[in-house]
Amino acid sequence: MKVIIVKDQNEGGKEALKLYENEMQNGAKVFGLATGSTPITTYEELVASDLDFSDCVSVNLDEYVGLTPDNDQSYHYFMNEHLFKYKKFKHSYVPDGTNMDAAAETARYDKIIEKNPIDLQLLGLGRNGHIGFNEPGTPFDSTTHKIKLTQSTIDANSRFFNREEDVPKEAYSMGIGSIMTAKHILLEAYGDKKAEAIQKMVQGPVTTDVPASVLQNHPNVTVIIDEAAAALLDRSKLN
Ligand SMILES: N[C@@H]1[C@@H](O)[C@H](O)[C@@H](COP(=O)(O)O)O[C@@H]1O
Repeated sequence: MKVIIVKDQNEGGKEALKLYENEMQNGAKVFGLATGSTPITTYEELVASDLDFSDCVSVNLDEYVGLTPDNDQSYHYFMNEHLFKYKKFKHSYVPDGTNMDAAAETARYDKIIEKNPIDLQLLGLGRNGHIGFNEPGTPFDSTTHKIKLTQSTIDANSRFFNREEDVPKEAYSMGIGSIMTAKHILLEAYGDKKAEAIQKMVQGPVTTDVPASVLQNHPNVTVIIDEAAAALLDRSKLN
C-alpha cells in the first residue's frame, strides 16, 4: 500500500488528479467511482482538467435502495451534479435503486462489472472501515449485494437528510470481491473521524471486522489522506 499524506482535502484532490492522468496515459478506460464528501475535490479537479472521458466507462460502487435517480439524495444525482454533467463518459453505470428485485439487480450489476474490468477504483472510507456499503462482517469474496446499513452509517449519513427516518436503510453495493478485481485502487480519507479506520486499515490485522483492511491483500493500492486522518498511524512503518 502506498500512503500519500497531504495537507488537506484540496491538496488530496490534486494528488488524485495526477494519478488519473497517469492511469489514462497508460490506457485506463474503466473507472470505478464513489460518492460521499471525500471524492468531491477529486471530481472538482477532474472537471477542471482537460482529461477526456468520452471513450471511457464509469461504474459506481453503490446506490440507496428506493431512491429514484432524480432524488437529490440518490447517488445517481450526486454523480450527475459533481461529474457527469461536466464530463461525458461513453457509458456510466450506477446500481438501480428503484429495482426492488434484488436478485435481478445484483446479477445485472455483476455482469456489468465482468464486462467492464475496472482499471482504477476510487474509494472513500466509512468511519467503521466500510468500503462502498460493505459493512463490517461482509465476506471478502462478496459480489454485488443488497445490504442493510448499520446504525453508525445511518447516523453518519443522516446529516444529508432532513429527518433521520428519511435516511434509507438499505443499499445495493458492489461487493468486496468485486472491488478487489480492480487493477488499481485509490482510497481517500480526510479528517480526524477517519483516523481510527485508517490506522486499522493500514496497520491492523486483515479482518472482515474492518472491511477496508482487505486492501492489504491487493498488489496496487494508493491511499491519499490528510494529516488528521493519518494521526494514529505509526509513520516509521509506512511504505
Ligand atoms: N457508501 C458511502 C461510501 O462509499 C463512502 O465512502 C462513505 C464515507 O462518506 P464520506 O466520504 O462522506 O465521509 O459514505 C457512504 O457510506
